This record gives sequence, C-alpha cells and structure tokens, in this order.
Amino acid sequence: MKKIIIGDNIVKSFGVEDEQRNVLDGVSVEITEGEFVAVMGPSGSGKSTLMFALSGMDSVNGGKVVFDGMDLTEVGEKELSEIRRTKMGFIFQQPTMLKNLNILDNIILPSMRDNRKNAPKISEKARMLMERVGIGDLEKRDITQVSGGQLQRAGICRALMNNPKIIFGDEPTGALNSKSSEEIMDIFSEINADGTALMLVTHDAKVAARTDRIMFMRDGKIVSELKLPKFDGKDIEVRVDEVTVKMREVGI
Ligand SMILES: Nc1ncnc2c1ncn2[C@@H]1O[C@H](COP(=O)(O)OP(=O)(O)OP(=O)(O)O)[C@@H](O)[C@H]1O
Repeated sequence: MKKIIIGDNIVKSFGVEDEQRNVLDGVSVEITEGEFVAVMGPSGSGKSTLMFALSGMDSVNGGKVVFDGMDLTEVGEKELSEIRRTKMGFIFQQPTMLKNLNILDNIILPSMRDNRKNAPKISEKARMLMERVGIGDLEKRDITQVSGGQLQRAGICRALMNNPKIIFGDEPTGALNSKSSEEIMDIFSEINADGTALMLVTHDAKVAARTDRIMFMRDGKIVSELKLPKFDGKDIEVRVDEVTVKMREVGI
C-alpha cells in the first residue's frame, strides 16, 4: 500500500544555542493511505510536535517529511499552506470558529476564500456533511448556541470540506464527555471506512483502542507500537484492555 506520510529521522528542537533540547529526537514514522493511527505518550513527550512536523505546520531541524510523494522540508511556505489546505484536514480539542458567523458559514469559510464562484456547491457540500454527522438542523445557529459535541462535529465537517487524504486530530475528544466522545469516534471510523487516513493524538485508551495502530512516545522518541485489527464495532473492552496493558508496559 502507498504511504501517505513518511517521516524519516525527524529532529525538532526548541530553545536557544546551548540550551537547545530535542523535542523530537530522530523520529521515523510511516502512515499508509487510509490507515487510522493514534499517538499516545506522557505529557510533553512530543506528540503534538510530531503531528505539527508531519503536517508541515511546523518546520523541522533535521530529517525529512514526505507527504503524498512531496518532500515538505523542501517546499516553500506558500506551497506548503496550499498542500495543507487542499489535502489535509485538522481537528483540535476546541474548534476555533468565528463568533460573528453561524455554524454553516464557519464550515464553509476556508473553502470560500478563493472559490467564491462555487458558493452554492460549497454550501451544498457543507449541508450534506452536516446532515451526515447529525447537525443538519443547526446550520443557522450561532457557535455559542450549540454543545461542545455539536461544535466538534462542525469542526469535522470543516476538516472534510476538501476531501483530505489525511485528518490530523490533536486531542479531538479531549473536551467532550464520554458519550459525545464515542459518537465522534463513530464518525471518525466512518470517515476512515471511506478511505481517509487519520492520525489522532490522544491520552484516552478508549479512543486509541478504535484505531489500527498506536505509536507510543517517550522523550521525543517512538518507543513502542501496538497493532490492532480494524475496528468493527465489537470487543471494544478487550481492545481497551490491550491498550491499557501496553500503556503500563511503556510507562504511561
Ligand atoms: N514552541 C515551543 N517552544 C518551546 N518548547 C516547546 C514548544 N512547543 C513545544 N515545546 C516543548 O516540547 C515538548 C513537547 O511538547 P508537545 O506539545 O509536543 O508534547 P505532548 O506530548 O503533545 O504533550 P501534551 O500531552 O501535554 O499535549 C514540551 O516539553 C513542550 O514544552
């Protein structure tokens, strides 16, 4: 299967001169097209930094990041932002949305920026996605008039607008109660079944247990991995137990 991302010996450091610290200390990672992966590890181990490096959101100090055949460490900022905008989707713990726009307008805003002529088609697609994730009746709502779970669904719609090849999620269920979190994970599983790869950073064993592969980080390195069969809605408790055992083994 084709690799959508190849990270080769990535080094990322923060700090100045002799105070430099490697937050990513030679990380190599490959993600296959359509794969669903999670990254776990203690706070500060470098999970978000790895996500930022692999998505070209942040530069690296060493190594290579190849996305869909393109070396992200070689392309300019303009091209990089074009790649992110057209081929990647991003979901964070709290979706950043504009208060003066309703839910629908927030979802379509990034797609409308340079494609105003297609406004009706863009809105139609957004409505279809909103229907699909169960917020079809909320398009006119203000972002302050919906629940955290509903707002996150809107964030997912926004991330899906450009049919991304991969969705990066940094603690996407971190602010949700367990019911909403499960519903959001059901949506992620559906998106993945359609062929979109996903990479989620999470502290939650229940979230990670639904993925195909979990990478465990410590001190800027991937120290272990757990492969799981594709989640088919069954045996979640068994999967969570397996993840929990591994977390203990790795020392999380
Ligand atoms: N812009 C920055 N400048 C300096 N240090 C940074 C910067 N971004 C991250 N770090 C440091 O890099 C380390 C890894 O951060 P990162 O956010 O990747 O960890 P994480 O594993 O995602 O943690 P958490 O689970 O708490 O979100 C931390 O020690 C953090 O303080």
